[in-house]
Amino acid sequence: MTETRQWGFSEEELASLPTVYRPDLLQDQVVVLSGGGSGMGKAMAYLFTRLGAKVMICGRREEKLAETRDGIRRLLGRDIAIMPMTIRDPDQVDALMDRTIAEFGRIDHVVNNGGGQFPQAAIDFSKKGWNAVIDTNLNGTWHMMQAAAKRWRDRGEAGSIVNIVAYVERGMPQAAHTCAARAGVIYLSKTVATEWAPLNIRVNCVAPGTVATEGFNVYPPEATARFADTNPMRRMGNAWDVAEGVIYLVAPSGKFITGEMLTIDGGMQMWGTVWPGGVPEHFNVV
Ligand SMILES: CCCCC/C=C/C(=O)SCCNC(=O)CCNC(=O)[C@H](O)C(C)(C)COP(=O)(O)OP(=O)(O)OC[C@H]1O[C@@H](n2cnc3c(N)ncnc32)[C@H](O)[C@@H]1OP(=O)(O)O
Ligand SMILES: NC(=O)C1=CN([C@@H]2O[C@H](COP(=O)(O)OP(=O)(O)OC[C@H]3O[C@@H](n4cnc5c(N)ncnc54)[C@H](OP(=O)(O)O)[C@@H]3O)[C@@H](O)[C@H]2O)C=CC1
Repeated sequence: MTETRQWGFSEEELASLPTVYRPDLLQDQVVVLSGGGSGMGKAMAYLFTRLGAKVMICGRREEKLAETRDGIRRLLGRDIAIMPMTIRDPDQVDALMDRTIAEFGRIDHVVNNGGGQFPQAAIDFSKKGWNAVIDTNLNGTWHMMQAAAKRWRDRGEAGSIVNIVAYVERGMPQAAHTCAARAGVIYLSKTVATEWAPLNIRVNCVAPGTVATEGFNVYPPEATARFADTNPMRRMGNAWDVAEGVIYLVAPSGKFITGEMLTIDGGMQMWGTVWPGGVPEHFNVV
């Protein structure tokens, strides 16, 4: 049984958290950002705006997008664009890219952050559940990547893509669907990083570990109670840690980086296991 709990930052915190970056770092750069109505996507919308970028956020639920837009207007005095849509539908993705270009004149960066999954043992996945996770995280991300790259090629413009994935190299029990989708995105990214280098398009991934956001409400309390113990630092990351990592890759600091995966996980790749559905008895050892 899940319940709604408070995770992550308030709008006021996102508007005022210190950042290592200078305020005009991305002046007038245009970014399309999926999942900007909550969690890491909302933090990125604030940080991109604070660094001078023009921001288009998308996601399925308009009220969440509007909350981000209204908070940024109220606290930063800047307007961002919002578009309710699903990344699963390539026609809606095309419309998103075209609307961004119509509104802001071009696109410089695409951050594919929208996505998610639910915790379940793989043996029990329904066809619909499997398809929902693959369609969102693998197909949806691809639709966004291809739609942006075609426009950059056809317009003779450079671009950069950052795909938010997850740390999957040791597998991800109780999340095999997302593990499959994210592994697909990582190797898709490495492949097109080469194909698209002649087009001046860079493609990178960011793999967060356990990062406290409202997205955690899909996990049962007995699982989230252990999330701080999934890495050797024995604490959760936060959305700002990830947002600043994304900026490093899109800004001039990342201009010679492509096909890379930046892992932001407090060391989870060396030690710790997530168990998003709760630890099964067999593995419950001290
Ligand atoms: C995994 C641990 C890694 C470390 C920590 C990671 C943390 C995070 O990633 S936090 C961010 C998490 N945020 C989310 O996951 C939110 C977004 N998630 C979703 O929107 C859903 O989980 C989705 C990806 C499956 C999309 O759902 P929806 O748009 O509703 O998709 P469909 O209507 O096409 O299909 C729903 C279908 O999926 C199955 N299903 C959904 N939830 C569960 C569940 N809790 N248990 C079992 N099965 C589930 C089910 O088959 C649904 O169909 P219906 O039963 O007909 O509704
Ligand atoms: N938090 C963590 O520890 C980790 C998170 N991640 C991944 O990072 C990303 C951000 O997660 P986080 O901020 O924590 O969680 P959230 O659940 O807050 O963010 C996910 C966002 O994706 C959007 N989204 C979901 N499906 C679609 C869709 N079909 N089309 C467009 N937008 C969609 C959601 O908006 P809406 O529902 O309105 O569409 C939501 O804003 C996700 O991909 C997540 O799986 C990876 C590893 C760890």
